[in-house]
Amino acid sequence: MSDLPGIVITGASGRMGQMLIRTVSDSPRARLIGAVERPGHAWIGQDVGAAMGGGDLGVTVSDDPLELVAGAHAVIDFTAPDATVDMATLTAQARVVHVIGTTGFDDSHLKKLEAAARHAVIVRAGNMSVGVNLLTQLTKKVAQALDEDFDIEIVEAHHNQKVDAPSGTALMLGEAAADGRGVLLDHVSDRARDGITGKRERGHIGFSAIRGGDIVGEHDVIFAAAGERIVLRHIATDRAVFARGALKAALWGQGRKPGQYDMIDVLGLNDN
Ligand SMILES: NC(=O)C1=CN([C@@H]2O[C@H](COP(=O)(O)OP(=O)(O)OC[C@H]3O[C@@H](n4cnc5c(N)ncnc54)[C@H](O)[C@@H]3O)[C@@H](O)[C@H]2O)C=CC1
Ligand SMILES: O=C(O)C1=N[C@H](C(=O)O)C[C@H](O)C1
Repeated sequence: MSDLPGIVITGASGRMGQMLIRTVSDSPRARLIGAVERPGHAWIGQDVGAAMGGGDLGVTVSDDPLELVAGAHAVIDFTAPDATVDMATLTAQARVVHVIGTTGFDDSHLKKLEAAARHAVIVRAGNMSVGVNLLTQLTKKVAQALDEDFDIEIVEAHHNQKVDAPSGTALMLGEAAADGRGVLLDHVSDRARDGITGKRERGHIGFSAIRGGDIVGEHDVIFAAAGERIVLRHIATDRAVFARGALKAALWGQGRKPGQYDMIDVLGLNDN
């Protein structure tokens, strides 16, 4: 039996789930030991590799995570907010690293994750790519350097199956911009414009969401002033960037103190 960290992937049949199954099973640094899907899913009971249309991987898709989590070093979870909060109860009980890529949490979900993080290492980020996490640092720095003569607008584009808006990444970028300005995003966020909205309010941070086709994920942070404009842009063309980040987080989390961490911690991008 290999002593590589054993990883469970939940949401195994999803766009990210399948990418994670490939990434972990191909990795020389970890081994895939479990695949979870929601009860009633057609893949339950099948080998996950075969269900994905390839060869057997020796891991059967289960709808009962309890035992799998107890025997794991980490769970990687790109599912949905309620499912992630339920999983956090199990990872906290088992003291297992929980890597959370899920987006769309509300305050009550976040409170429950905070409670779970008293017992487990949680690494959560709305975007696990190196590029976006670096972009959050750049966004903060540019926002720090410019005054409110520069209007900040965040534009994101995703595929037509995405269920939450603004994207988790857009919110990370908004938080970074607000942080750079020394304000709270909740106090300055403009999320919906429709009809006679009145003029743009100085100092606010605006969000717009495009949904179409198979767009993987694109984010622009626009700093627009009279006569000039700065645009910081990230374009993801392959979900592998998120899966590689998630696996890195699962390995990084081994042996850490319980608590909530993010990809800035994992990537060592902290600037203060
Ligand atoms: N942080 C990041 O870097 C990224 C985050 N995401 C986020 O990850 C989440 C998933 O995205 P996609 O894979 O595109 O969605 P998807 O809809 O393709 O996959 C979600 C999967 O979770 C499964 N699921 C739902 N409830 C479950 C439960 N109780 N137990 C086990 N599995 C369950 C669904 O059946 C589905 O297969 C979204 O919130 C998305 O925004 C996506 C890409 C990157
Ligand atoms: O749902 C997606 O696809 C993505 N979700 C994340 C988000 O909400 O920002 C990350 C990435 O942009 C893809």
